[in-house]
Amino acid sequence: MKNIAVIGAGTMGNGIAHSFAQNGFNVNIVDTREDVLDNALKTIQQNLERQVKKDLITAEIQSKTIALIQPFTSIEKAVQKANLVVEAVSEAPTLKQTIFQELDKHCPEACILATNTSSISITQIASYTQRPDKVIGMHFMNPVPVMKLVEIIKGYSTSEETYQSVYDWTKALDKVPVVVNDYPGFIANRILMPMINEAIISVFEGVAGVVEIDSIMKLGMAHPMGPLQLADFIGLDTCLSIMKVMYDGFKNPKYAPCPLLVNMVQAGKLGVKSGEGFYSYAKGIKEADVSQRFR
Ligand SMILES: NC(=O)c1ccc[n+]([C@@H]2O[C@H](COP(=O)([O-])OP(=O)(O)OC[C@H]3O[C@@H](n4cnc5c(N)ncnc54)[C@H](O)[C@@H]3O)[C@@H](O)[C@H]2O)c1
Repeated sequence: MKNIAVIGAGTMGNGIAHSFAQNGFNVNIVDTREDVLDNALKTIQQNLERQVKKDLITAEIQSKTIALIQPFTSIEKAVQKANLVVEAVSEAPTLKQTIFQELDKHCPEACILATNTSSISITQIASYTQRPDKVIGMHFMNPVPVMKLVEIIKGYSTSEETYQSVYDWTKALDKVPVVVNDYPGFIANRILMPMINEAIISVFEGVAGVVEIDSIMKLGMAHPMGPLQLADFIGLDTCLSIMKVMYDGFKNPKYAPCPLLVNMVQAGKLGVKSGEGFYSYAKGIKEADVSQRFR
């Protein structure tokens, strides 16, 4: 049981591929964009080099890890021999539907289909396939090679066998599986995202500046990163999608995304991945001037 396919080579996909390959799995990584695949392989190489410099892994593991990762632009070709697929494409329900229908068609019958979705219902995703018992949430944290937690989400029809296999694979990655039930945002984002959204509302209402809010949460609450920098790191589009899923799922106004978040995503200010969000990343990290956009 050693063949993994990772669908999507963006922020999360490259980290997921890295973690599996570093632990001896064959990994086929898929993205529709060649440039994203090239960048993903470069990022993995750079992150492995950092691990070698910090004496976390040997140079031999570094070269073995890279050799285990193969890039693909076709899902059909990449999943032929997969035992486990981890889907990490953008957080859009219609896209997940297309991908899971395709995966169901091309993956071997016994293959488990896991999704790294941050918030979309696993039961809904499973309903796009003929194998809902083999669909499960495998929610990695960012940056994947560093973070120990994998939130495992059981859908309504996920079988015990599927759960046990995914639990064992997570342990094989030297990570800690924690199981939760399938409700919007699960646990990690149900608690994290309202905090990030509240930080954005505080900027929007002029209560404090970006740096001030992040400093308060870092120095006062011992958070390693302030909520606005974390939002940039996660991707503002991803944050917005998660808030929308919780707002739609619970029909509770407390999950309404801040209009400033909506505007920033519409303006293409997505955080680290686009070069600017609450901070600008062009020449080192600097506070971006978001205040002019709403006052
Ligand atoms: N960013 C985070 O911190 C974080 C943390 C945990 C979970 N997640 C979840 O992981 C998933 C991916 O998020 P991300 O931040 O990596 O997004 P991203 O935007 O960085 O990457 C998504 C990738 O999917 C690719 N893609 C789109 N359509 C595709 C298709 N048809 N076939 C193959 N690839 C396709 C895109 O080209 C892109 O490279 C989302 O469901 C998100 O909610 C994100």
